Amino acid sequence: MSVKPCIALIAHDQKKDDMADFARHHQAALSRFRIVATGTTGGRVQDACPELKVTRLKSGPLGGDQQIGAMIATGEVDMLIFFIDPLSALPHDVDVKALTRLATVYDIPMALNRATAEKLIDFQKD
Ligand SMILES: O=C(CO)COP(=O)(O)O
Repeated sequence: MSVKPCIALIAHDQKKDDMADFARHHQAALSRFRIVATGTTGGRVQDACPELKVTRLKSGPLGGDQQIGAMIATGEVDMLIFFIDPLSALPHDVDVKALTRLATVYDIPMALNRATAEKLIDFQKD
């Protein structure tokens, strides 16, 4: 049995509706991945798409971003979709920066907004 590639899904609070909508629209493409997500985002994706299996890690401010960063460093994440909110101050901003830094270091495809995510997920459709 072939192992599915892994996609990490994260959205800041102001972007969670957008992430739930994105997941609903791209359920078929997402089903080809093993899905991991930060805690609250994962709950929203799971509610939006009950047929998908979503592994929920800790909430972002409690270490979820760092958990996903560690998974990137160990080669367990193949793609990152992270709807960031550039208009709100976050207590865990350093964790967000560390995560996007690691995704860059390990050169994994990373979308930080929906427009880019739509392009990335389109590649998964054929
Ligand atoms: O804060 C986050 C990413 O920085 C997201 O965490 P939640 O999905 O738990 O809200």
